[in-house]
Formats: sequence, structure tokens, C-alpha cells
Amino acid sequence: MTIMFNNSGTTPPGDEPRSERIRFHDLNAGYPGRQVLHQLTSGIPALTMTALVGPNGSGKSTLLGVLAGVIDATSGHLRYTEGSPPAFVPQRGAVGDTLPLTARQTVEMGRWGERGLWRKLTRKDRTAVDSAMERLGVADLAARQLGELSGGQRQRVLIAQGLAQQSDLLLLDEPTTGLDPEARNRITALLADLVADGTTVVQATHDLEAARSADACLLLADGRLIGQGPPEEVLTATALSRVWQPG
Ligand SMILES: Nc1ncnc2c1ncn2[C@@H]1O[C@H](COP(=O)(O)OP(=O)(O)OP(=O)(O)O)[C@@H](O)[C@H]1O
Repeated sequence: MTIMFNNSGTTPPGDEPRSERIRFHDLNAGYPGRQVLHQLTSGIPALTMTALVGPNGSGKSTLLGVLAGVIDATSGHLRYTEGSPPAFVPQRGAVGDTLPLTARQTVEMGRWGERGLWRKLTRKDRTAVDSAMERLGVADLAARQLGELSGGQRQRVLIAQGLAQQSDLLLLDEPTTGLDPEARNRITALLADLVADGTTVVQATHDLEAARSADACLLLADGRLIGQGPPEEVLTATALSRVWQPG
């Protein structure tokens, strides 16, 4: 497995268009005794919204985890162009509801990567936390325990934690799943704003509406990439019925 950062001039011709934030090639990944992703080759266009789409178990979260660096690929190449380390917002269900943390403490954890675990936050850190919480509309929830928030509120706190990392690459796992339409629209609009402000956003999603409004889609089935490109080319009726057909 090769991971490269800050690629500059060493790429074989034709391998990596400049406009890509991440490129991966022949990527295999999975869990002990279980291969999930098979020979994936694709890229994440910079400064756009990319949706990872596919049915349950198709490998969306695994791919996102590999791109985020929290799951190791077993083989293949993964290359990031110049920029900050990715900020990763895991699925809401993957974050313990019983953690004795306030909403603000949860967002502050987004600064640990830069500051170090349990170190006192600087003014710059506090400003990043404040502005992420304001942007997500959760400043008034700062003192509330994470476990007592509604699903939509908790999701916004987790996205604020990702935003507080101030990365130009934001990876989110099912950010709108299980939310009511208002909360979903709010998050969708925020993600679009982030892209407009210069962030590359990747979201794993079941939500075909969200996927259709993305700039690019990677369609997965059984850990294989079966479509990539603009949503209108990838999410065709034929492709969707093939992927979602029972049995
Ligand atoms: N920690 C794990 N250990 C072993 N197998 C896992 C683990 N996490 C996921 N898997 C398996 O890997 C496969 C892909 O799972 P993954 O979560 O990447 O799919 P997904 O497309 O994100 O699914 P969903 O839409 O249900 O979230 C599934 O068969 C799943 O059971």
C-alpha cells in the first residue's frame, strides 16, 4: 500500500489530473478476514461535492474510512494533493451517546489534531470552535450533554467538530440519514456553502436526492466501483435498478 501526500511532479503522465484532491488506484481494503473493497480506481475532484452512493454493505463507509486514514488499505495507491489532512465526520451512530461530553467539548475535540490531546486550547482554537458552532447553529447548545441532544442537533455538533479542524477536505459518513427534511435541507445547504468557500466535500450517502445534487458520484456495489462521474450519468434508472434489485 502506498500513500503519498503533497504530490508535485512525480506523477506518471495521465495518472492524476491537477483538479483532483485525492486519487486512488487498485485500492483493496477491508477488515480482518473480510475483504470489502476490490481494486478501486478513481479520484475525488477538488473543490466539489462528491457522493459515495450504494446500497447497504456496498462499502461506502469503508471507502470513506480509507480516504480519512482511519482504515488502512491492504494494497493499492492513495494520493492526496497538497492541502490539510482530511477532517472526518463519522456516522452519528458510531459516536457513543453516553459519552459524558458537552456539545462544546465535542466540537473542541476537533482541535486535538493540531493542539494535542487534552492540551489547553489557544485563542485560535477557541475561535475555530466558536465559528464552527455558530455556522452549524449549535452555539446555544454548548453546555448540553451530547447524549441529550436530538439526532439532528447531534449531527450538527459532529459536523461542527469536523469544521473546527479547518481542513480543506471534509469527509462525512451519512450526514443527513435519519434526519427530518428541515434538518436535512439545512445540512445540505451548509455543505454546498462549504464547497463554494473552497472545501472539497465527500459524503457517503443513501440519500439519492443528496447524491443527485452532488457534482460527482462514485457508485459502489459489493465493494466494486460500478459507476463514476456526474450524477446524471451515473445514477441512471438502469444503474439504480441493477444495484438495488433484490437478490
Ligand atoms: N468493523 C467491521 N468488521 C468487519 N466487517 C465490517 C466492519 N464494518 C463493516 N463491515 C462489513 O463490510 C461491508 C461493507 O460495510 P460498509 O459499512 O463499508 O458499507 P456501507 O455501504 O457503508 O453500508 P451502510 O449503507 O449500511 O452504512 C459490509 O459487509 C459490512 O458488514
